[in-house]
Formats: sequence, C-alpha cells, structure tokens
Amino acid sequence: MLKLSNVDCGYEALTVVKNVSFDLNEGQILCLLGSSGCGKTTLLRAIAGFNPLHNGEIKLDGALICSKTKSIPPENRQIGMVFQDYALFPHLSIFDNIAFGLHKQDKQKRFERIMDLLALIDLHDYAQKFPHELSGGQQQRVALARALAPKPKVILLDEPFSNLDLDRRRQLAGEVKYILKQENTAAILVTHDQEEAFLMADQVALLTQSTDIKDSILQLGSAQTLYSYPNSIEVAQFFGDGVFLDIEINKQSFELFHQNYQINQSLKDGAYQILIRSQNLNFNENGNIEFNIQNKQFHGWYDDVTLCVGQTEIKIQLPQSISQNLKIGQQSKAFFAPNDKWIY
Ligand SMILES: Nc1ncnc2c1ncn2[C@@H]1O[C@H](COP(=O)(O)OP(=O)(O)OP(=O)(O)O)[C@@H](O)[C@H]1O
Repeated sequence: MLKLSNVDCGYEALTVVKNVSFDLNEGQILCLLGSSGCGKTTLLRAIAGFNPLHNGEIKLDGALICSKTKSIPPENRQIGMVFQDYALFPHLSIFDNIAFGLHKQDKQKRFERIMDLLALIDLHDYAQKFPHELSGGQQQRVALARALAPKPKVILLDEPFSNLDLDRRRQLAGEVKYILKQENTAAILVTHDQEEAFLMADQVALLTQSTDIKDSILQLGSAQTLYSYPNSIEVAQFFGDGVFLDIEINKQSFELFHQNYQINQSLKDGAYQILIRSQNLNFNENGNIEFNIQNKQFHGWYDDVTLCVGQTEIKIQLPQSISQNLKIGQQSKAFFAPNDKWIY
C-alpha cells in the first residue's frame, strides 16, 4: 500500500537517509529502529511530507505522493501522525480533540466515530475531560485516536512512548498495537528501543548511523529474522547480545577452543569473526569445553556472566535458573556448539 523506492532525504544540502526502499501492506506495523541521529525522524517526516526527497519516490495505493519534483502537501496525503509529546489541544475536551480532523463529517457519523474510538482506547468515560486531567499514557491513546479518527491509510508514530516510564511504555506499546490492528491501519513507528520494536513490529528496518554509506537500511525483516540472522556485525552489535571471536577458516572448517568445526556454507579461506551467544553453550559437567567464571552482574531475571575459556573472555546473559549454579572463580564445563550462520 505504501511503497518507498530508493528514497534519499534530509535537509537542504544535507542528505541524511540514503536509498531506502520498503513496502508496507494494509494493517502492517513497520518499525524504524536505530541509534540516536541515524535519521529515523527525518525519514518519517519525509513520508509525512514535512521534509523534501532528494531522490526516489513514495507511492500510496499506487499514486505518487512524493518525488524530487513532486510533493503532495501533508494534509492531503491521508497519512496521520502521532508525536512524542502527544500535542493535544489543551483547551479542547478529549471529545473535541478526537473530533478535530472530522469537521467534514455529519454530526451523527462524527459522534459515532468518536464514541467508537473512545471505547477502543478504553476512555469512554473521559469524553468531557481535558488533557491535563489524564495520565501520559491516556493522553497518548487520545493522540492516537485523534490521528485514527479520519481513517488515514497510514499512521506515523515518532517515539510515541518516550515520555513514559519503562513499565508504562511496554504496556502502552501493547495497547497501541491492539488498537492499530483493530482499526487495520498500517503504521510506521520510530524507536531506538529494540524491545519496543520487537513487541510491536511486523517488520523492522534497522538504520545505520554511519554517514559514509550507500544504503541507510542495514537489514529489513521480521524481528525474529533480524535477531536470529543478523546480516552483518553492525546489526548483531546493535542487539548487544553476545561477543565476536576471531576465527580462521581453512577448507570449510575452523578451530575454536581446541575443537574443529565444519561449516555448511561456502566461505573463502581467511580471517573471520564468529558471534557467540548464550544459545551456543549448554552447561553440563560432561561438556566439551572447560571455563572459569570470572564475573557475574545481577540484572533481575538474568545475570551478565563473564566466562574465560583459556585466555578468551565471553560475556553472555544467562537466566537466573542457570546462573545461580555458576559461582565466581569456579571451573565448569559446557557443550559448545557454534552457529555457522553467525560468521562474518
Ligand atoms: N532541521 C535540521 N536541519 C539540519 N539537520 C538536521 C535537522 N534535524 C535533524 N538534522 C540532522 O539529521 C540527522 C538525523 O536526525 P534525526 O532526528 O532524523 O535522527 P533520529 O534517528 O530520529 O534521532 P533520535 O533517535 O535522537 O531522535 C542528525 O545528524 C541531525 O543532526
């Protein structure tokens, strides 16, 4: 439904985002994920019509809405926007805030749509209240209802949960996903929080921070694909789970911790790095590698655990159920099974 083809965008002479292409289908949620300053908001604003395209084109339902030479004004794009700071009108009631984009509809239809939306966001008793009487999460749900009211084809959400504390963010992310799915409205969410992206997205586009690049999107796919099959070291590092070890591939095999491993993909002989995550280790006294527990850091349901296999340090996250059996300074054993999909 929304199609970006080879989009470059930014500010006057500065191109921030390069060569972005993706398709968004009806009712799908796409998350633009990436570190601060990588251009997520810039891209979102270009889709909304607030920033120019330097190259490429954007189509909505097959119709060109934006290119280097053409730009339909934001208000005519059938694209709604929800901002980080809610941007509700303080002097209007919740009812009137939601009614804002519905002035062309007849009174009865407008009333029904607003009541339906108030029920959907679970604020049916709040119609006559004012924004300052609501919590941050409630205000954000009203902002979403206001954006959804005219039934836009796509909703753009720019860090919509960042003003809330962590617990409320997770809860509201789930609620917003439910509301968007009920309305079957496609959405693009900007976030730098991977958990939020994983919780909400059908597709995740991870953007690079590097400016010296051809393509801003490092990888596009489901959350599971990005996490389980990162296509580069940069993608794997973004998720921050695991360590990279140097290996030397020779005739489709490599040695690690004095064991030889065959690989099932065709790689030229040479130096590579392999990603090691906790899934590669199965703690068992009959294991094939021996290690020493160097450090443990408590994080609640998991610990950051630093193991030393010979001179090699491996820092991994382990759930309490495993970590509680590993004492600092203790020698232990594990079965080690590297994953040849994680060689870079
Ligand atoms: N109005 C502007 N004029 C010129 N450059 C800008 C402007 N706004 C942002 N930039 C630059 O564009 C780059 C991308 O900014 P953008 O706000 O899109 O990043 P972001 O990924 O959304 O970051 P954050 O997660 O911190 O919001 C940054 O280098 C920023 O300095």
